[in-house]
Amino acid sequence: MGLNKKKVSKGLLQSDDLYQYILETSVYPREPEPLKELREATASHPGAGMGTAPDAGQLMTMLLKLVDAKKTIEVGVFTGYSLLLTALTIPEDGKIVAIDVDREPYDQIGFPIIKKAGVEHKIDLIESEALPVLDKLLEQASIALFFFKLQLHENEGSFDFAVVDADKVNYCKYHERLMKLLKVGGIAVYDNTLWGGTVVMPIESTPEQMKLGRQSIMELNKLLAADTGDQISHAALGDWITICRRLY
Ligand SMILES: C[S@@+](CC[C@H](N)C(=O)[O-])C[C@H]1O[C@@H](n2cnc3c(N)ncnc32)[C@H](O)[C@@H]1O
Ligand SMILES: O=c1cc(-c2ccc(O)cc2)oc2c(O)c(O)ccc12
Repeated sequence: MGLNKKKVSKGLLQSDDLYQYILETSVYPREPEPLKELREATASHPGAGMGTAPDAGQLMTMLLKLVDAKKTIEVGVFTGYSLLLTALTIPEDGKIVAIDVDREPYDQIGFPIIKKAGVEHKIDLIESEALPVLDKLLEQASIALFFFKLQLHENEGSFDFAVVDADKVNYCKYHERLMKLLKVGGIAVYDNTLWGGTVVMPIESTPEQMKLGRQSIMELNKLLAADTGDQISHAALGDWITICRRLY
């Protein structure tokens, strides 16, 4: 089949059966109960397809453990699958800055399950466009003490982990901010980095609603490949993720 005749699909594996096999054999049996409940509750939401894929979630959990994450950022919450897995993984005194322009799916579906799991105290959910929040986090805090000004860089280089799963058009801008907010050795995970396979489709056969995202994700992939300040790896999970580790 020629590239221009391929249909857009979320799972980019050889077959849906193979994907189902991975989920049923290795992912669902090990999924914590609150995450399973959240995934099942999300299934009836009209935007269910946007939820983080559980196989990608399994890798995120491992990465969080590997970097011993305590302070994290979540860009794009929806009902909160990746948020909850983060909250379940980081320590009791860990903190997550979670940002979404629309907190309704979180309030209605995610929050009751997150509260029942006893991890809501780790989450600071901010209903906003993500970019101004990231910029605010990066702003220098300063305290004036008589004639002296004490400069504090509270957030720069202080986060261990970030998940980016929101508006694709801003991914490059999120990357620029996150590489300052993350510690050296910190990890950012970008979701949808092949954008349903559209990155290799001719523009004419890309569905209209995916065109802007396609262009932005292609720019992100170029930016990540050229950035010597980080190490990257693509992982064929969900709609494809790219793991990015700050090197210096
Ligand atoms: C793919 S969903 C996130 C899925 C989520 N990570 C999960 O685990 O289910 C994308 C979310 O990004 C949010 N969003 C879109 N544009 C945004 C922006 N500019 N700033 C913050 N959030 C945004 C949407 O409201 C939506 O909830
Ligand atoms: O179908 C989608 C759509 C989005 C999406 C579109 C526009 C925005 O401003 C934010 C998100 O994100 C998705 C996603 O992250 C995914 O894994 C699957 C499908 C979609």
